[in-house]
Amino acid sequence: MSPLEPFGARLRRAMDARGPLCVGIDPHAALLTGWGLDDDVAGLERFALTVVEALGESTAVFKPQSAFFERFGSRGVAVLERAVAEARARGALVLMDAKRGDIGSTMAAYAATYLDKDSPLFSDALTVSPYLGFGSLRPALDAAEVSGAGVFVLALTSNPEGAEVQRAALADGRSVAQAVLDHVAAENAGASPLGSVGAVVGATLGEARADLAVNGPLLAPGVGAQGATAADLRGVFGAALPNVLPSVSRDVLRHGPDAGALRAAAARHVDEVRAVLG
Ligand SMILES: O=C(O)c1cc(=O)[nH]c(=O)n1[C@@H]1O[C@H](COP(=O)(O)O)[C@@H](O)[C@H]1O
Repeated sequence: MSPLEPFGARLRRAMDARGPLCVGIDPHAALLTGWGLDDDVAGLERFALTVVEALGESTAVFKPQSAFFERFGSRGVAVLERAVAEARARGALVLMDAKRGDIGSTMAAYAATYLDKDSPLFSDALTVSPYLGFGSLRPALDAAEVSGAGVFVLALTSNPEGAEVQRAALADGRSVAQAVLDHVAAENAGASPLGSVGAVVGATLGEARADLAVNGPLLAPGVGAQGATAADLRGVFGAALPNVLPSVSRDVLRHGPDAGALRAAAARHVDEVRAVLG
């Protein structure tokens, strides 16, 4: 299959056309129950497809959280495959949130799973963890480039426990997270309009205390259920704001199953982010 246009270009266009928002598809048991669904594979399928059908033509990016599908075993993964295909068929980009990271030779198998265009779980982008060393991600970075896909590298995560590792100082004085961000920037050098290697930086951080000029997208989870608001984005991202893709899961999903209510919730988030971008 022929490669896609580079992910960074596709993402920039999607954010311009549909608004800077990633909607997470996180089928928590409590959300299934709240929607009047059973916490089983049929409920999972109804939930995921309802989100995709309601928002697939208006949302730039969906981020299915793989664990919520994997918990139902192979039938859950089959639902995930279907949700990915339905989302992509509606013109949305799919960022698979699987946070993969392993030694390079195993990373190649993860790359074959998510970033090879012939794989049933092929996604436009994948979240990866660099904490086995940034170089261990090379097979994913290479596979993404071949396919026209993207990779989002965890840098400064939204959870308070992340700082213990990510703020640790290296011998050269940089934080571990800054070293990750510098690697991301090197991958994106010269790319236009936007590199295809993103970084994950939580919207909950207050301030980033890091150089975020990575010439790639900055996924910002933490808006909504984790307490951050669109108004917090300026303080965290500053001059990097135009490259920020805020990600919201529960604070959109809790408005379902009504399609209109889901659309209104997502549109509210887009409006709030656009107001911050000015
Ligand atoms: O990579 C992620 O998506 C991610 C990184 C991070 O630092 N924090 C974070 O919350 N996430 C994910 O973003 C989603 C947040 O969900 P809500 O808090 O419901 O919006 C979950 O799927 C998390 O796994």
